[in-house]
Amino acid sequence: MKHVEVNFDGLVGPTHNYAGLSFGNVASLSNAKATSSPKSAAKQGLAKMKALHDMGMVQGVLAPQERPDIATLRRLGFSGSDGEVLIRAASQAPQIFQAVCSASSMWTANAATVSPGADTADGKVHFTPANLTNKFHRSLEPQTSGRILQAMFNNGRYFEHHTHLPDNEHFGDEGAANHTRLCSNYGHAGVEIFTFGRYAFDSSKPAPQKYPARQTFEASQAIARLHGLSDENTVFIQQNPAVIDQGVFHNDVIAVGNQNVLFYHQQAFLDTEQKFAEIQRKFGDEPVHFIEVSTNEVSVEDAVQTYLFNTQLLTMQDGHMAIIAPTECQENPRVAAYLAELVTRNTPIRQVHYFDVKQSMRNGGGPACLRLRVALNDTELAAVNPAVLMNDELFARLNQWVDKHYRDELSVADLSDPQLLTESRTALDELTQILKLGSVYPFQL
Ligand SMILES: N=C(N)NCCC[C@H](NC(=O)CCC(=O)O)C(=O)O
Repeated sequence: MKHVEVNFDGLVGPTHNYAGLSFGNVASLSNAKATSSPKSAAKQGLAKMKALHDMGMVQGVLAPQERPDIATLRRLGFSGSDGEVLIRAASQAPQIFQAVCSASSMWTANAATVSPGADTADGKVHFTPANLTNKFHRSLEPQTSGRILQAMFNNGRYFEHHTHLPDNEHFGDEGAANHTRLCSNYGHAGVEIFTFGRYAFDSSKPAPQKYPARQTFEASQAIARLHGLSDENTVFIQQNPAVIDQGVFHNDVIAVGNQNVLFYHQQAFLDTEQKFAEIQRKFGDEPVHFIEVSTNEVSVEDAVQTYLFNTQLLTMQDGHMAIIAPTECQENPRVAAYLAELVTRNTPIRQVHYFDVKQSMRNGGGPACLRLRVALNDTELAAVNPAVLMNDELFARLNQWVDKHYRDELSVADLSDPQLLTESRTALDELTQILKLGSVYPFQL
């Protein structure tokens, strides 16, 4: 049986904007209030999806969420017609209003944690949407993420969907951004590495001082239990609190893994030596390539600015790996030199491909943030809703859809235009038909 890793990229939503909502995320704060381009953001994302499809990867699309989120504004006491709710919230509570307009669901690495059937006790692929409790604007995502995932992986024989963890900082869960899986082959049981920022129930343990640690140890453990993972195929490792305080708000900003490669920065983790020995022991006899980037080669600051580690590490059809990097890496001479040299070394990584995802990068989302990885066998892949899988026709159709519904420019002031709500709902209603998702948005239920 054949096994593949499918990347499901978030389609950028029509309200993509820069509101400076993510304390601890350097790009989000430094670009606050800049004018965005929802149309070029969506097209940059689609171009990356199509390019990966053309490289022979199986590529999927994950739909954006309904924003402005009128249902949440009603829960917060704003009343009247939808238009009145919007106008009242925008004038009385502008910060809350900006949060409910965020297109942050585009970063689907935070949509859920996924464990492939090869790792789980019942042999099914398990999904748990991330609760994203640390940021108000992101905490609005899990219910709809769950409904969209159910509509994409809609077969109880192969797919198991869990409810997101309790909505509390003790169980703060950021999904696959803090989870990576090493395996000798996508179909073999692998080692699932859960990276957390702090212990919620033990304040004596190390924790960052300046910026929040979004993922807790307790949340990571709960996901492993829910997914039926065994001790032999899980490793829990703490992120170095000092790098969180330098802007590494998710572990995928400082490390990325694929098959037998873990590509990481020297300062990424705590107890690195001991934990890597555990990873190797659980991985088995074949050696894991631990590719460490030292601080001398690339500083943490350069890594955060360029997203060197928020790259996708993909196995190409010839068995070698390619790095999918943002153009910011190419523009930084130190990082570009590092990558040019890396591909000449004796490691599985042989190619680098650069992509312009600047619209997303300005909010702290690189190529790896934009995708949710799901390893599937042939039978499971055949059970995935085929309308969400990228091909030439879907690429053309989604580009037309973006051209029809998206604005070229959007400023924070434009968010309170009631017309934007109508545009967004019209676009999403049509999208659910293109992707054959059924009714997944609050305005459709
Ligand atoms: N690393 C991964 N996997 N994802 C990146 C998420 C970026 C997102 N930015 C934002 O939500 C900024 C929104 C704004 O400021 O408008 C966040 O901080 O959660």
